[in-house]
Amino acid sequence: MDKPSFVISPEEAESAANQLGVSVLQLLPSLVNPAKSFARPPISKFHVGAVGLGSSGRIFLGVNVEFPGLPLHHSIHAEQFLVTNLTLNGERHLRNFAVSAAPCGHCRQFLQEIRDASEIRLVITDPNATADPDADSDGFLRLGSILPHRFGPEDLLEKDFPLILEHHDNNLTISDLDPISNGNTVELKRTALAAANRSYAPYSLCPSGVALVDCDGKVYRGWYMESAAYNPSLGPLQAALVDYIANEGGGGYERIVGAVLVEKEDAVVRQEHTARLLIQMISPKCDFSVYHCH
Ligand SMILES: O=c1ccn([C@H]2C[C@H](O)[C@@H](CO)O2)c(=O)[nH]1
Ligand SMILES: [Zn+2]
Repeated sequence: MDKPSFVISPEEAESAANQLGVSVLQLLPSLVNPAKSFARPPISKFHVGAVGLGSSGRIFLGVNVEFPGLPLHHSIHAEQFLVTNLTLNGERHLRNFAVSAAPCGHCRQFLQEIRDASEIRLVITDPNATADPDADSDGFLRLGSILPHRFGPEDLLEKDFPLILEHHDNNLTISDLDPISNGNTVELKRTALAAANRSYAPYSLCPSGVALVDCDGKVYRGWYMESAAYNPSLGPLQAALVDYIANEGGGGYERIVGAVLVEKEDAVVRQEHTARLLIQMISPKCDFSVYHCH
């Protein structure tokens, strides 16, 4: 894999599996090492790769991302990157994934936002990982076996509430989405609003979205995603950075020249200050603006 490709089509997946004489499921562990090479961990130097198979037959990659100069909780874990990559591409389910190291407690918790999370199967490719007596014959484990007695969405939400990979429309609008102002800003505003409308914020009811533009004029977007346990939640700027890392082609963050955040004016959970801190640290010259929606 030369050029970073964070989404692999069902056809590409089939043909790669055929070439290796394995099933698409068995292909997942073989993609973990190439995925690891796209990680951005300047603090730990510890590369993590996660490779998931979606219900559409597409394969999605996730990597860990760290931000020097900021507290560690701003980091994106490979499993969170994977879930973000799934949502940004409208994938409705994850049933299997391979990961280079055992998922931490925070990631096991974040994955609970996926419907039937306990049934998701994973394989840990680290050769030092201890063989698990609960694993299936193909080496995959159920998430429920490594996170029993889970706390999750059903502790706080109605049973049929749409979960993280399911369809949401938050019906947010901006009153002054003014076509007279500068074209680039309007496009970023619209993109950030559309992202906020797909945000998964069932616990705070404070959805938000971010749009980014790079120096070539290419636009990226991401939305806030919450965890029932609060702390594993992923901010909208982190989610937009997942889109940037997956689709820009490997460039640095200083190529991001504009960022727009859309959130509710009276939000109990606000992203503005945290997002400004992060964008200023990674791309000091980036223009950052905030618009409020209803
Ligand atoms: O489940 C895990 C555990 C750790 N990491 C990353 C976070 C940080 O970048 C590095 C060291 O903890 O590994 C993950 O991506 N997933
Ligand atoms: Zn983790």
